[in-house]
Amino acid sequence: MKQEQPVNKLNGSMPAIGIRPIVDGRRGGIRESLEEVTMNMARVCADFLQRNLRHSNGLPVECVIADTCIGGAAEAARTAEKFARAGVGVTISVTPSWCYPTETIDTDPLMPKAIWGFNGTERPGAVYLAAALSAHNQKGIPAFGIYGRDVQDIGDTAITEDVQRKLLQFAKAGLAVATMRGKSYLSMGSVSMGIASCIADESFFQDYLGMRNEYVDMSEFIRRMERDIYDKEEFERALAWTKRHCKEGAEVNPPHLQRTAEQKERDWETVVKMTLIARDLMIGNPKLEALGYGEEALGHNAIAAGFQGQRAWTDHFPNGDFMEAILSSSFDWNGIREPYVVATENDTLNAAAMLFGHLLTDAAQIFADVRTYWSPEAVKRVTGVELTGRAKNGIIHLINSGPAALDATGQMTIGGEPAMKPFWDITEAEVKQCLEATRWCPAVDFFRGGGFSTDFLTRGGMPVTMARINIVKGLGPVLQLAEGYTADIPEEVHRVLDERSNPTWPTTWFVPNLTGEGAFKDVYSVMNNWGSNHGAVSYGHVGGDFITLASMLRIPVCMHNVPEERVFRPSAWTAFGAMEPAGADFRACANFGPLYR
Ligand SMILES: C[C@H](O)[C@@H](O)[C@@H](O)C(=O)CO
Ligand SMILES: [Mn+2]
Repeated sequence: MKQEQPVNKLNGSMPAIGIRPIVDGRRGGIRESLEEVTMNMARVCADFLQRNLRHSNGLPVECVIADTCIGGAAEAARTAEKFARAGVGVTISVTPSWCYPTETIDTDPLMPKAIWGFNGTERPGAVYLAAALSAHNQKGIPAFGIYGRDVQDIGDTAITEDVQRKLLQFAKAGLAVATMRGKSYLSMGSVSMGIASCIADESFFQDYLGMRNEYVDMSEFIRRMERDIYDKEEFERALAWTKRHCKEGAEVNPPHLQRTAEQKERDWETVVKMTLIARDLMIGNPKLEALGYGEEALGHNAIAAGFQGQRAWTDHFPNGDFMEAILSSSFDWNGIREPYVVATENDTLNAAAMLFGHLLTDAAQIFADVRTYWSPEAVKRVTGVELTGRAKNGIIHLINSGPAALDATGQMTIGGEPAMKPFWDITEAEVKQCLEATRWCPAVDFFRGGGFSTDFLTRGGMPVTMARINIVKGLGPVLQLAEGYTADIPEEVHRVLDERSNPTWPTTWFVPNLTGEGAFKDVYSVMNNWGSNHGAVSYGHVGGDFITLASMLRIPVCMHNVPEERVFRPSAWTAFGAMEPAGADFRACANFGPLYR
């Protein structure tokens, strides 16, 4: 069942990382003495990144090293040519010595770039680093500086732990930038229930992410269903798998609103077909070519999508919950595979946060309403129970029908603890447990056309990061982040709280890490400062990676609780106020402007 050969589903090859060994160009002793040690540094860097990184589609990350050390403009240009041919999307310049900054730096303004200046004393790599970063800043081409904390000897090929961490944080975020570029966001439908972030803001996608906006009317689903524009063999297989593994949950509707057994039978067929169709719309399907639908076979090259659903579709047809949940998960009837990024209600900005989270962690994402802050007092009042442990300061109820991945049940593990992880680390047994832990409840009255919503409870104890992009007129996009944990609460308390909201939807109890200040003064403040009705939740404490990515795209971070040691931004940011990094981020992003404008 497991796909051994991961496939790159989208058009365009995956971006490579270009490694640029920089050298002091003067011959007659200096350059010659540095060639080997510099090239070695490049090899060590490439080897380290290739061993530790993978693309989210499972393909290995390729590093391309310049043919020669770069001592001046001619070699810099030759390297840029080689990189363009090799599909390099991110560059890292490395050097243990002094070299000539403006003659050697990577001047491509669109390429995320870092310089690793070796901390040694024999030759001053750090002096180049400082001079090259100042050249970047003076020219308005931001670059990340990587400077190890401890002095090493010039022949030492070990990468210190702090340098490793920065190399990975930079490279993963840089690859995310390069991976998004040129891809599409597909709106299936338009604005759901007046939610402003469903309005695809083309200048956000184009100027900040380098992406294209594509649109299909939801009537396209009807056309494809009525004219059989899907792979029938796959449909039969998918339906059989669904019947075997997707267990129906509680029917909570009053008798007069319940759908008949025959209607439910048909609804299952419809939601499975919708899943096939949404995926085909996103990435195409060669099988459709053979059916005479060559245009449909191509898809929209969509790396992320959203389905409006409410209300134009759901007032009459089965809701999109099955489609969204299955596509967002790391598995389906075809086996274990990369999750798709699909937002419910076509919330384009939550989809963008999910896309960031997926490209940074490689794992599936939770899409949820940030629905209720439950203070310990309120919980006590309605249940008589005192919250304890991680939940003692209150909890935030994350819940929405639709695209929370089934991975979010917490049934997968890392080191015995609940986790969401890259598809290549997921086992068949874990897939079974996720499906076992999920029930599919007949949709409630919001959805007059029926359908099935996932009902599960996320296991507590997962380190997670909640993210959200909001757009403010006059300011542009801003990112907010809250690192924290999923929490376990007593079963009885969960039941009471869940039944007060919607017992047919998946619940994640979220507890942010508190700092005692500002938006992280207490759990209430996190909820109170959240900028919209939705949030995207990624596995792990990855706020630092989000911050690095946001700085590359020039999206300021308006709220976060990431410890200082994990905040890594281009060197220029310091110049906008090293004593006040949050404000400096806004000024730096405004100064440089969106990456693609
Ligand atoms: C069913 C309801 O309309 C929900 O979908 C609604 O509360 C939302 O999720 C709003 O984002
Ligand atoms: Mn919602």
